[in-house]
Amino acid sequence: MADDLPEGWEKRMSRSAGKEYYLNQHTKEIQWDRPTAPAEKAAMVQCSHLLVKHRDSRRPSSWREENITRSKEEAIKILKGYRDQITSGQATFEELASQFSDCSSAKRGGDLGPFGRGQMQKPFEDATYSMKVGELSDIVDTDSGVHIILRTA
Ligand SMILES: O=C(CCc1ccccc1)N[C@H](Cc1nc2ccccc2[nH]1)C(=O)O
Repeated sequence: MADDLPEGWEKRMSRSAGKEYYLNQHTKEIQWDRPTAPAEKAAMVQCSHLLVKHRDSRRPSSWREENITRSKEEAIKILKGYRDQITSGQATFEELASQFSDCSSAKRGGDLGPFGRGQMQKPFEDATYSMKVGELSDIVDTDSGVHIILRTA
């Protein structure tokens, strides 16, 4: 039909403005103007992360520790300590991720390589896409455990 939208767009109604807007289903960005071309796909991003697992993690085991029994509260406290060491300049992200991250990416200083939308657990993906390059995240919670993320590209 003539009023079909180009691929990748969704029409929504803004209750506050009382008019329609358009959602890019790939990038989740919105715009008022009716799109005339297919929605652009999300760009790739890259980050490094430091993961501290806990007993409720999906897989409470890692290269560091066969059987992880710490509580989630304890994991958050430990991770905040690492974040403070990084922001105060006492240690680099890479040094701490290499030594302490419960993810196999520890061997690469926490680097996960480039990824697009739909590849990582949603809270992790959304946090990374919301950050500027060079930014260090607050604590991000996924089924794997608790993370801090450094966006690198
Ligand atoms: O899934 C992996 C491997 C991730 C990886 C990607 C690319 C290069 C190297 C590692 N490791 C999990 C821990 C884990 N959970 C995550 C959730 C989001 C991002 C990274 C994560 N890492 C685990 O070990 O349980």
